[in-house]
Amino acid sequence: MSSSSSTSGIADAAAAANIPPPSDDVSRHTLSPESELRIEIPNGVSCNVYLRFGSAELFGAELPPNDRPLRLTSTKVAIFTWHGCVLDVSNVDKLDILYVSDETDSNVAYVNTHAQLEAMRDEALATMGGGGGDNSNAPPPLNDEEDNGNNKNNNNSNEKFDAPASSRGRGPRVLLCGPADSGKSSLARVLAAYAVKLGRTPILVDIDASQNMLSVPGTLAAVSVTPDMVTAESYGTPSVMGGPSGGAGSMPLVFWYGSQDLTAHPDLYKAQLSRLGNAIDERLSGDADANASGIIVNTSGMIEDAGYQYLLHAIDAFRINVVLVLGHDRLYSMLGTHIKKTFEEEDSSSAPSSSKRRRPKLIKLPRSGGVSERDPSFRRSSRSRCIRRYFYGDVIAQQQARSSSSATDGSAPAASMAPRHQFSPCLIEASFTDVRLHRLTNVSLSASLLPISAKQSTDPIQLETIPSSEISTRYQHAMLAVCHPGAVERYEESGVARYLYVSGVAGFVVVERVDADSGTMSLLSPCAGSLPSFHLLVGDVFWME
Ligand SMILES: Nc1ncnc2c1ncn2[C@@H]1O[C@H](COP(=O)(O)OP(=O)(O)OP(=O)(O)O)[C@@H](O)[C@H]1O
Repeated sequence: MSSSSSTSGIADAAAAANIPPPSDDVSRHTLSPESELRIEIPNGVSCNVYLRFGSAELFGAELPPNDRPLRLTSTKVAIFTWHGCVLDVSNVDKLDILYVSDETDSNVAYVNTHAQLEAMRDEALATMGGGGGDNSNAPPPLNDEEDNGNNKNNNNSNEKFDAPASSRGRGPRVLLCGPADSGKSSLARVLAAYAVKLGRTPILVDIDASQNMLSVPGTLAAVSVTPDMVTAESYGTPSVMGGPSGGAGSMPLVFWYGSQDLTAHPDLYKAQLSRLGNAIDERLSGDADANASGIIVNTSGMIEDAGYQYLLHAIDAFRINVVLVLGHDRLYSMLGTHIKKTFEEEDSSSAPSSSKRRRPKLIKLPRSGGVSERDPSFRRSSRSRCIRRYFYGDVIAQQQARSSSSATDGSAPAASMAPRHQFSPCLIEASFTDVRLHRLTNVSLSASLLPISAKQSTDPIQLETIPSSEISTRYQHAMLAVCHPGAVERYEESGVARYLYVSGVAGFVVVERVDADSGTMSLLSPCAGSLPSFHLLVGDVFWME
């Protein structure tokens, strides 16, 4: 069937469904099967997309039905249809780009990849004896509890990983890599969405600290994907999750790297990758279905030098068994050579075969023609919106009772819909002496700068506690990570800094104001009440409304 004849087929079917004509400021698009509408919305502009007929998806998430428009703001997306659809788009005069493309071979390649991952999931369950495994004990949450300090991978970022003795029953552990703007995050969303639609619960991991789709910039994060996360509304934003708990059923595990620059703290970055990998192993070890569902790791666009080394480290840290390379032959070739060499050496070693790792599959995928480059100012504003969404959530319509005085016709008060933010952030006043601001550094510090209880160690990452006399307006607008009370307790007992830097954080605050005269600071917090702890990790991420 040619594209135009299939388009007319959809148009005929849509006409038979009696769709009302579009209003003046709306453009209508009839999409043939396996085509997509690409939309680029500039900063500060929004549009509504209405699905008038058929079905369509945004990075794998189903579009809401006709009566509920999908609102998109300052973003670049593609709305794809497998079977054809009719879409109405509002505010078209303000959009940068809006066109339909049937060059969607990459989408077909992505769904084929998903099918291969599904086969691995089925195989993993079958290996465990027909599925289900022993789930009699509730699976442990995705958390960062230390394993009594015996885990060799926790601390030293330079050590080499060993895979667990057996990979029996292990589902796909996918790593997506490629240059910046090659479509990695979009594909990660697609693969997670398709898996969730089939009842899987993959863990989505984002190790791109420059712009993390699961948390604020400056973080590494992982979350067990639940159906409520996979909506066109959240998939149409730069961060899939919003708010302190992600706004979804499942709590993300978030590490504070503290910078958008991945070259700033290589040891810290690698240590956090290692710990995240171990935390995920612990989470999956008690849950056969989750283990079979596997993990999907999105990486940064850094693929040269340190970036390449990070990819190799991530492959080890997350026991990756599938590497997807998007649109970059050279990276594909380099990884192929590395994997071949490493695993040939391992295969020929005298280690018992049960302790040998499985060679990861390396798959090259095309970059979608729709993926567009984001210039630095677009990226900056995306990052800022992620942070804003963390504190304020999305704008939602809330039912409001109309007061009786406003009902001029004497009828009973009726309800009206008023837009409001999902969360109500508040300001917390703290004195300089109440807070403990810690800065992570690569440099080995003199003992005088360390907390009294801290032991100077050979750890390449050190924690510097900023004396209250040095707190100044330079911290105004700084984003701070709030340490978990449990991590603080372990740190204070042991003086070991890694209890703070390789622990999931409780959340984030932003320093709204520093008043050096009164020795106080105002912290913007996403929710009312005191903070879980006043041990706060400083980085170099700043945010101003
Ligand atoms: N088919 C498509 N049509 C239009 N826009 C798309 C399409 N696929 C992805 N995009 C958009 O292109 C931009 C880049 O895609 P994406 O974020 O997935 O790339 P990335 O490789 O993860 O980038 P980076 O590593 O730099 O974060 C995003 O704004 C994304 O929404």
